[in-house]
Amino acid sequence: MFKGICRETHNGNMVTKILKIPKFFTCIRNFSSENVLVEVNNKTNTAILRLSRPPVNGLNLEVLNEFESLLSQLEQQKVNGVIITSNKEGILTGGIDIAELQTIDQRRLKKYWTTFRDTFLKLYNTPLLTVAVINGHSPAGGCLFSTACDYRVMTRNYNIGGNETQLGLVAPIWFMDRVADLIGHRQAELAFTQGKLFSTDEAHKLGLIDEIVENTAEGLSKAQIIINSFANVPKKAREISKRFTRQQFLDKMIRDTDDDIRHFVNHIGSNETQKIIEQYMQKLKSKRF
Ligand SMILES: CCCCCCCC/C=C\C=C\CC(=O)SCCNC(=O)CCNC(=O)[C@H](O)C(C)(C)COP(=O)(O)OP(=O)(O)OC[C@H]1O[C@@H](n2cnc3c(N)ncnc32)[C@H](O)[C@@H]1OP(=O)(O)O
Repeated sequence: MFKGICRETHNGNMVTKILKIPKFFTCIRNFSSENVLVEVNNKTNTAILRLSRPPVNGLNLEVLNEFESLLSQLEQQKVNGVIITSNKEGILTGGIDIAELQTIDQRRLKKYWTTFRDTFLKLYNTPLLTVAVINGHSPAGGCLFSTACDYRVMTRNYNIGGNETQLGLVAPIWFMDRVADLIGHRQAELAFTQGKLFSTDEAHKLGLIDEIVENTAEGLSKAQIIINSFANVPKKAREISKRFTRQQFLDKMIRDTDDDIRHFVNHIGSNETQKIIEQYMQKLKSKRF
């Protein structure tokens, strides 16, 4: 028997059911956490991870910890590929849950940023094939996490990019480096100094995403096609090639760990930045953009 979790909405309330699924008859393995739904198709051995934290899949400490732990489990299960998407069409994630930034407690900020970096590194460094199906807006932290994947498809008419500068914040240098890897240094320079959010079409033209799809279903089947296209590639050689192409970025990010965490704590923990964050939250709540 597999134990699975099924979440359904009844009269507007989310209900969680524990399912007992006979191993023989199911084609889905299901081991969701609180904020991340996971299903593994037994036939294709591909996992779909769906961010599921209303209202905007904000990346708080719990989501990051769950995501990292689920990826570790999927590595142990040696799945053929992982597809990362949102359970809510229209928003992949609103990025960092701003509540996590509303503190001057240095220990909390340090813990959050260490977890944020570790989760990104886990995704960036996993030997598994990863495809992001960006089925909604993906500002800041959302864009960053999708850049860690091996391939990105995105549905039309949404926005993606690093908007931190627009908010009066400074994006981490490794986010800038990663975007520069994808769209080139000049375009990254323009994008981050302006805090630019790109439309799906613009992101595609620049190479920030690889393909455009019409909806989530098409995105998921496209992601499966990408994963299948690696079926005849020797696994070990692919994994080592992935590691080699990513090694330089990784080495730099790890070498700069202490500086990066110190900058984050000083930047976010300053009274000046706290005021900016507070004003931004008020704007967000009153939708004054
Ligand atoms: C010296 C320098 C050193 C540098 C070191 C490194 C420093 C790194 C610093 C910062 C890094 C920041 C990265 C981030 O990720 S910051 C977060 C950026 N995200 C955003 O700006 C997104 C804001 N949200 C939106 O644009 C929209 O909400 C959207 C996601 C497009 C969804 O729109 P919509 O469907 O219309 O939903 P609402 O806007 O009505 O939102 C619903 C409720 O959710 C709240 N919300 C939205 N986003 C967030 C968020 N990121 N965190 C917390 N809460 C969020 C929103 O206020 C609504 O709440 P309520 O219903 O109570 O009004």
